Order: sequence, then structure tokens, then C-alpha cells
Amino acid sequence: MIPNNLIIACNGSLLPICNATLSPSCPTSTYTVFLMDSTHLLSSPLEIQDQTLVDHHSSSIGSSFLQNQTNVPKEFLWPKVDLVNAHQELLEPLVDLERFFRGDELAIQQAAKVIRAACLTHGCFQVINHGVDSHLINAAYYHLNRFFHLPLSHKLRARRATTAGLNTLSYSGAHSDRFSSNLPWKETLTFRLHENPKESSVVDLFKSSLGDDFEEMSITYQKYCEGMKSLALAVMEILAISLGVDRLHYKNYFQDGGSIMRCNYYPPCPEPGLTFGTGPHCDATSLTILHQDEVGGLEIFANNKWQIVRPRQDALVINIGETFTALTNGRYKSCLHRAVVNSERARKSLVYFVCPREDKVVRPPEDLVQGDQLPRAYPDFTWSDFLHFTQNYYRADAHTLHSFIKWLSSSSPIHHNR
Ligand SMILES: C=C1C[C@]23C[C@H]1CC[C@H]2[C@]1(C)CCC[C@@](C)(C(=O)O)[C@H]1[C@@H]3C(=O)O
Ligand SMILES: O=C(O)CCC(=O)C(=O)O
Ligand SMILES: [Fe+2]
Repeated sequence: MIPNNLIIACNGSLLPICNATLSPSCPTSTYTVFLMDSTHLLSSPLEIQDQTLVDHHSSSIGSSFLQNQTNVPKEFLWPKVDLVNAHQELLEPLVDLERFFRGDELAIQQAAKVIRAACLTHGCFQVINHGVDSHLINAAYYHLNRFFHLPLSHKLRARRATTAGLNTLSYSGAHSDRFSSNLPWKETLTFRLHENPKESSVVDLFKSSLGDDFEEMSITYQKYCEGMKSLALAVMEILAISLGVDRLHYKNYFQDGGSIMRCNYYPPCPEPGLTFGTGPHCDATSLTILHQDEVGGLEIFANNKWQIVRPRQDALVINIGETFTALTNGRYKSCLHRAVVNSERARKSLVYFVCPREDKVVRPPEDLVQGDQLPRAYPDFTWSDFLHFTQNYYRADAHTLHSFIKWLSSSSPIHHNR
């Protein structure tokens, strides 16, 4: 993970981006931007017309920059092996939660059965009548749009501080501040909701980074996350039933948990077959509740092939994450998924990641561990260690949990006793 520095060439002379002042000497030129690590040029020249598309100090890439490309820059090209197309639509189960909320025991058992089958095979299902108000979802998209259409310099007020990781409100353009190749064709706005109410609220977080104009946006996201949290706890109850463990086991476990909220904005891409909006990965978190807009682009790996999840505006997609896999002693599969881009329309998604309280030990209930027949699949760990691994040592992909466990066993002995 080498952070990039951008340098900019104006009228033939290369300037380190941090020193570049573009004013009088080259007022209306086309700018040529290169991506660099500390010593080497990493990219072929990228032509830009407008210097505001690239931030001089942070090397961030905004959507206007992506939208102005006629080709996919080298840094965004993904390996050919990953770029296989999905042709089929996933017929993943649609679970109607209305009768669950009414306490209809028979309906609950049926839902648990359907969810169990999906989680044993690919780790994904959709829910309808989920209790989150559609106006709230629309309002979240309204503010998402408004945010991503701000000038780059304004979005960068929510720039990710290198040491803060996902701890604060953080805007990222193509993750170009973190990675130098296989860049995703997206911009993201991410914030973490801490379990500890003493940590700053969503409203404080937005207002301190973006200014008072974003109070309404922050209130919308605060409400959105509250709705998601109660849905998450309801789903935890059905998951426990589906696994045959104490019905309240996971609900109690996650009651004091935190979460990560992410808004994704995928600009149109000139060559969508060469890159990804979000590359193939399993979420390291526990449960993901995702809403995608009507454009579509979410794909899931199920039955040995990539399959398309057709967008449904009334549905939320629920993915099992790797921490939940560990909490089921490996019984439930974490969902391998990705987001593709297209050349016509910008795509948006709202993603709520459910996490345990950060110091809580991730350990399956006794019922799911049976001596020699079903030994522990993973050692104990804490969510804070796993999150730290994804933010500082390893770019999350399809093998994050496996790589983390290997890393744990090779690092400090303190970890073995946790
Ligand atoms: C803990 C997390 C790391 C990522 C955000 C959450 C859950 C999913 C992870 C991610 C989306 C997986 C693909 C790579 C990644 C870098 C991305 O493209 O955004 C991942 C997130 C991240 O580290 O920011
Ligand atoms: O945008 C999408 O549909 C998927 C996003 C995703 O997988 C993520 O943010 O973890
Ligand atoms: Fe994901």
C-alpha cells in the first residue's frame, strides 16, 4: 500500500503536486497528471483541463476527474482473471419481514429456513417490508447526490486523516490515497458510529468537517442508521433461529455494537469492462445491509459463477460478513460480491455495516462447536484488531479473514491469549 503523490506537468515541466502553483505561468493549459510513488512514475499521462479536478495536497481523485477520462487510466485496470462477466440473474431468496414483525411464529420459522439455505451456500438474501421508511432511504440518496456533486475542494473537508482510518467522517476518491493499483472507479463517504455515546454523534461529525449546511444531511443519516440498527437486530434474531442457537444470542451480542456507514458514488466509466466500482471481496464486518439504486451493478458469487442482483427499490440486500462467519464457527458463508460500473449512468449505493463492540471477543456459541467433530474454525479475536488489519495492513478482498488469522498467528504472542 504505497500512498500516491501526484505530480503535475504543465507546459512540459514537471512539478511535484504539493509545490505546484498553476497560476500565471500556465493559465488555460491542459494539465497532464501522473501518478507517482515516492520515486517512480506509475502512470502514463492523464490529461485534464481543469486543475480543480485534482487536489494538490491530498492526491485525491474526484468524480469529475473520472468522468473526464476517455480511457481507463492504468491504475484502474484490474487483472483479467477478475474481469469475468456475470450473465445470469441471482434468484436469491426474498424474505418478507412483515409477518416477523407481527410475531407470526410459523412465518418466522419459514423465513429462518430460507435464510439458512442462502447462508449455507452464498451468504446473501434480500428483505422486503423491512421497516425502514422509503422516504428516509430517498432522503439519504438526496443528500448523497448533493454531497458528491460538491466541488472536490469542499468534499475534501471530509478527507480521511491517515491516522484516523475509518474513525471519522472520511471522503475518498478512488482510494488513491491508500492504494496505487487496481483502483476502484468510485468515490466514497464513510463514517463510523461508535457504540460509546461519548464519542461524537453523526451530527457533530458532519458539522465539524463539512460545516453547518450539512446539519440536515447528518440528521437524515443519524435516522437512517437508527433504522438500520433495529433491522439488524431483528435479522440477528432470525439468524439465531436459523442456526438453532438461543434466539437472543446474536441480538444480545450486537446490542451494544457499532457500525460503519458508507455512501458509494460510481461515476460512468468509458471502459467499464476493464475495471470495478468495488472489486471482489467479502465484507470483513458482521452483516451488511445494502440498498442499491435503480441503475444496478451489484454482483454476487454463487454456485461457482458471478450473478447479477437485480435492483429492487423496496428491498434491502443482506450479506453475511466474515466476522459473522467466525461467529457461526464457519457454518455461514460470507458473501463474495463486487460492484460493476457502466458507461451511461452514475450509480449510487448506501451500505450499513454491522460490527460488534470493538473490544468484544469474536467467538461462536458453544452449540456450534462440538469437540473433535466440529472444532473451532478460527481462534478468538476482537473486531478492533480485525478492522485495524483491513485499514493498515491488508486491502480487504476475498480472503481477508484467512489472511488475518495467519497474520494473528505470526504476530505478537499477546494475541494468542485473547
Ligand atoms: C471494514 C471495511 C473495509 C472496507 C469497508 C468495510 C467493509 C468492506 C471493505 C471494502 C469495501 C472491501 C473492498 C475493498 C475496500 C478498500 C473498498 O473498495 O472500499 C474495502 C473497505 C475499506 O477498507 O475501506
Ligand atoms: O455498491 C455496491 O453495490 C457494493 C458496495 C460494497 O460491496 C461495499 O461497499 O462493501
Ligand atoms: Fe461489500
